[in-house]
Amino acid sequence: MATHTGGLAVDRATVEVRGLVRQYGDRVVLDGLDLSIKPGEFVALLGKSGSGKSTLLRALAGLDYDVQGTGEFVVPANVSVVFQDSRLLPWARVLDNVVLGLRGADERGRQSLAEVGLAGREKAWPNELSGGEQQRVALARSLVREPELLLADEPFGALDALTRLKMHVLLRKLCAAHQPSVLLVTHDVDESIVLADRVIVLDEGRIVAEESIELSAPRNPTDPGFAAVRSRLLDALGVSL
Ligand SMILES: Nc1ncnc2c1ncn2[C@@H]1O[C@H](COP(=O)(O)OP(=O)(O)OP(=O)(O)O)[C@@H](O)[C@H]1O
Repeated sequence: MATHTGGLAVDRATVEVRGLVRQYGDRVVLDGLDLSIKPGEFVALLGKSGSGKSTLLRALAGLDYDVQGTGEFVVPANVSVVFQDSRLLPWARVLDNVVLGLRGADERGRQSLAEVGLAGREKAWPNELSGGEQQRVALARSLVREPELLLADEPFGALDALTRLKMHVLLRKLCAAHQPSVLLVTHDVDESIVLADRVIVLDEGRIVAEESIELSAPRNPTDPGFAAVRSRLLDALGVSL
């Protein structure tokens, strides 16, 4: 039932999914899920372990042919995915990783590397880069394709706290420049509030809470407004402090 469509009109949602179902045997992992993402909107997805976040992301990425449903399934053709590990090819230099499969795109690849702060590292091998730098390359590889939809599955989950904060600043900058729609899976509630326009909480394959984040930038975790949103999201996640 997956209908991947390209060239969506501006007033249409980038993602429009209704009644999405995914089962593994008897286990219902996505339970008639509805989700819309507007053009340029940044949505963060929280949920406890096993709630179906990665399953949803894989479905939207077109990596799962066994999703079912009776409703609508509209996802753009031009989707990029970033995972927790950079998944760079170890035998290809950094620039070649970025432009892999794109003919004549070296100049664009260099620009993307400069955008993520890696100008001059084009000829490095992936194993010569730190974890944070490798994730920067993964972001450059996604953005050089100018995706309509960027799907990110805990992209900063393996990074140290300081590098993660720097990556937040970078991702905000890249999103402002390229304006993809984004779905970011994260376990980090503060990360979701810092980055997203809207945070949704998944539980047992359904969206059980949603927060539009109206806080002005830069978003500061010590602000009372930030703390109030955090507290509501933690409630929705079943965490009481
Ligand atoms: N290939 C599979 N076969 C059987 N069950 C699976 C398979 N993939 C996922 N599941 C089950 O589906 C449920 C949802 O998995 P999913 O990876 O989407 O959760 P998640 O919310 O991303 O979890 P986490 O935060 O731990 O990464 C889990 O209970 C998992 O065991």
